[in-house]
Amino acid sequence: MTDPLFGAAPVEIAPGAVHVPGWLDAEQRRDLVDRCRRWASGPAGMRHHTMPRGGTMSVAMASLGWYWRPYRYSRTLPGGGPVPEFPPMLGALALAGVEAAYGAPPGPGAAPYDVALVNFYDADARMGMHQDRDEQAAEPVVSLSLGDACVFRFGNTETRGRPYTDVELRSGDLFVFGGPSRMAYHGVPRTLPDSGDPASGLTAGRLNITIRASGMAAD
Ligand SMILES: O=C(O)CCC(=O)C(=O)O
Ligand SMILES: [Fe+2]
Repeated sequence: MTDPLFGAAPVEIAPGAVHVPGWLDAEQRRDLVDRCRRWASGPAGMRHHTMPRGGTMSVAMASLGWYWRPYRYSRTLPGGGPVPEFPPMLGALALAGVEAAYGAPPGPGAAPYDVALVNFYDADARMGMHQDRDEQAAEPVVSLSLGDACVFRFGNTETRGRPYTDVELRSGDLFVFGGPSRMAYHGVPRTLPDSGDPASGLTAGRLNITIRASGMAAD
């Protein structure tokens, strides 16, 4: 199968928020789906976190590097065990993603990428509008999508509502948001079942990996 979008030009959705369609090639997509399966079978598995008001997230999530649950990071799993290590290959992908989106990699003083959240969406899962604000570093968030496409709603830094732009994120797409868009509200109002990328090895559902710099010291 060909990759019609492979090598497509970056599209700026808002200042500092850049969508690069078809950034991952077929082999990278397969490799990442494979790795997500291994990460998901780790000690913490994929969890549907409970929200502070008692609801349960429809998205299942695994953490690498630091353990995230609403709304903070910790160095250990809830049972006290160590958090699975942050895979260096995700750090390298994040730097390459920033360069693909902005035309230059992060500067020499940038905080290192050290945490990744792996999200799995079944056909009914969605994610409400939120800010990624639990990190203490200003580095851009680097997002990779695999499997079914989704509607990704990218908004503004002030409110959960309009103005926002709906972007379709497909398997292999890169989305980077930093600078003036780092604190923009964003969410996934729906996925598009059966729109996916069976050749990646994911025959149903959507995976999203966000790679972030926590800005926190490990010890
Ligand atoms: O699934 C996505 O594309 C976005 C995920 C997200 O916003 C998050 O994990 O904070
Ligand atoms: Fe987010």
